Amino acid sequence: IFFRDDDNPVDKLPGPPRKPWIGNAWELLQMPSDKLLDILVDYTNTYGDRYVFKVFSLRVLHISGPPDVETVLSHSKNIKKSAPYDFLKGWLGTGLLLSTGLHWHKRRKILTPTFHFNILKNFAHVIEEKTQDLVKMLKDKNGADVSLMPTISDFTLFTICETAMGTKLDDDKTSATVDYKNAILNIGMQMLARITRFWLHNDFIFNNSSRGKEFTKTLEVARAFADNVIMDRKAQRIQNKGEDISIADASDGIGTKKRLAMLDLLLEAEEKGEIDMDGIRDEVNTFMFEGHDTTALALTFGLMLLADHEDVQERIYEECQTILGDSEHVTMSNLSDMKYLEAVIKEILRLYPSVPFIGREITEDFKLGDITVKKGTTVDVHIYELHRRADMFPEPEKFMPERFLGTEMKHPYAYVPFSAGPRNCIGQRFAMQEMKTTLSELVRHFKIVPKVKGARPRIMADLVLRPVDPIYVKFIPR
Ligand code: HEM
Repeated sequence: IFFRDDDNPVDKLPGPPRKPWIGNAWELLQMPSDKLLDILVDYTNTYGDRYVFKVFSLRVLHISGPPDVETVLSHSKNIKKSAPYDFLKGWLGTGLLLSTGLHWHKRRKILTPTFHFNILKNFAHVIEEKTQDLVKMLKDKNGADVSLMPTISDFTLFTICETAMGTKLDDDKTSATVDYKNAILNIGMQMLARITRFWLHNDFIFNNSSRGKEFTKTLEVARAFADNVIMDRKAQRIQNKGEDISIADASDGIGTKKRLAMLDLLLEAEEKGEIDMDGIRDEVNTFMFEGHDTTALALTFGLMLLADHEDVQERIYEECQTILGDSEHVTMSNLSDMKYLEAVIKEILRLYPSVPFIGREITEDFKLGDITVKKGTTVDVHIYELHRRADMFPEPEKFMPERFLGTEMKHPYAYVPFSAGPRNCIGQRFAMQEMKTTLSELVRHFKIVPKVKGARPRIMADLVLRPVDPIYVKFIPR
């Protein structure tokens, strides 16, 4: 990749001026990894919604125009993730996020039913219970400033463990939880640092560097946490031998069908010899990370925006009053009636998409308009900039949930917080259910007040979009 070069049609696209032979390698070297998002946004503003960044002979085509995003995301063959995802192999292995080809197809097929409506329906009471614990904990704060990210990410981590994994994290595991969340932050930072230092792209060099050795230790922490979750559930299965541990026996119109939550389904597949323990570990690591960090970030940014928009909170409150009255319980049908809240969540994810970029390595030539994008090119889809296009979303920097009420999207691929096409987010319905339950309960119980009105944290992107500075709000009981 460093030394092979040839004529490539994408070279005629704009981009930061490329030097002979090295292309933009010098710019890459000088990029502070925590400023990567800002620099890429600047490039989009300067060079438009199709530009090329070239490192030696590797072309990275950056796109943020809806028709281009549609071409790339809806392609049925170009589903391979780009090289930086490989930096996560030691952690997520061949789990669903990283795998490709036949292996990915098989796993996606096994895992899709674990997010079936009837399974989600059975998760409702767990999510509700976790939300009530959160409400109680916030009431005990008596209106003091609360740092959102650590508080909310505990909540989402506990929720994914008790739903998809069927494992309760008891209080003794608090320090393990903190270590796990720190390990994830560290993995993201190391991944970023590796992207900009191209000599560390080589596994042998990286693994033998001090950075690589620290990374290995961090991975051990993350993997040990997931291993414990698997072992706990395995032990429960042995204890319950002979009893039906399926979490849902629901009629789907064809007849009654036994449905299993994710980890139980994987363990059952292991008992039948369809998957080995390494495979299970990779999926558990993948789903624990994707299933808690993404939703925690969306809720954190969301509560920050709500704190600044009392009118939006009041409208959510009124909607909840109309749908729920004094009821303590929220059903799936109640959630689907919450149309205004849904628009609010969409607007949160437009401004702060938890996954700001998606990378693909092109395995089959394809056309982007009149340009041939050749095999070997990397394509980066910029969800963050796509969602802030003024031609798609007038006054794009403004938080206006009503833009998602009743009006058609100007282009079906102008808004893709959960990606789209064959590699879209498998957990999106779970995420919406969790976010709706949490936000509706919090707004029913509290007025959310900002620490400093209008303050916005600096943000950065590793695997996900993160606030650099802590975000504080107050929860004042209604
Ligand atoms: C607000 C919440 C969430 C957002 C914004 C989000 C967004 C995304 C996006 C953009 C992708 C595509 C990534 C790529 O192609 O590189 C993705 C994939 C994925 N997400 Fe989510 N996600 C969320 C919540 C969840 C949850 C709750 C789970 C699990 C319970 C989950 C599991 C996954 C998995 C396993 C993939 C890989 C799917 C595949 O490649 O087949 N996500 N998500």
